[in-house]
Amino acid sequence: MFDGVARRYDITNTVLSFGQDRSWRKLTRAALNLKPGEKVLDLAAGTGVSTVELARSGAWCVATDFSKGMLHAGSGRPVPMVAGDAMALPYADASFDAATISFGLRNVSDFRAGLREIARVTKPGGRLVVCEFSTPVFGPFRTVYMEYLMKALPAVARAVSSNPDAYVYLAESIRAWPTQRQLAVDIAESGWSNVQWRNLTGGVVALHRAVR
Ligand SMILES: C[S@@+](CC[C@H](N)C(=O)[O-])C[C@H]1O[C@@H](n2cnc3c(N)ncnc32)[C@H](O)[C@@H]1O
Repeated sequence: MFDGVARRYDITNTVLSFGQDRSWRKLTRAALNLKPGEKVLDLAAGTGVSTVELARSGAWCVATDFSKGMLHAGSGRPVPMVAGDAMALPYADASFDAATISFGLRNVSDFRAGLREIARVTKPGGRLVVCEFSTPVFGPFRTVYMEYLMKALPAVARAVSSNPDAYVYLAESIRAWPTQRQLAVDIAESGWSNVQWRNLTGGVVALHRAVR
């Protein structure tokens, strides 16, 4: 599926999120509090657009994704790209100072196993930031947003994306995803401590932070 959306993935995101994706990526970088020289895993990095934003910190950031189509679509980007599955990462234990996954954890077939695997490759004391779609907190806004997600978004995707059916999956996977509080519990039960979250755009997106 991701190979099928790769060609127009970045522009489709920007259109469907009304340009909000850029600020979500900046806030993800800020939440990681990266320092120059640190080693950072950007997992499910897709075309590497999230990795390029992280690399602005001066840290060494590697994009990793199991869709070779997505990695290929981002091949001109100035960051290292490695093919790898979140369920069996091609890295040694305690390789990274920090790890992050943006709009990817929801797609990992067993996301709790993915969280445990990220913990394995992160140093003790290392940081995790999960940037993922979530549940808007204000009831009336949540109702409007769900209408947008289930009706308008697939229609817009038909005009913009190279694989519109993938955006029907996107809407359904967001609706089925755990709330902020439940995801915090799942992260804490998967090898991480000090779990906290912050809502962005009223809870359309949540940033969960944790420590290995
Ligand atoms: C919605 S894209 C997000 C890409 C990028 N992080 C961004 O913010 O634009 C989700 C990505 O998760 C990747 N993905 C899903 N399951 C994966 C897995 N088990 N291992 C590695 N990547 C995976 C897909 O290939 C896809 O590129």
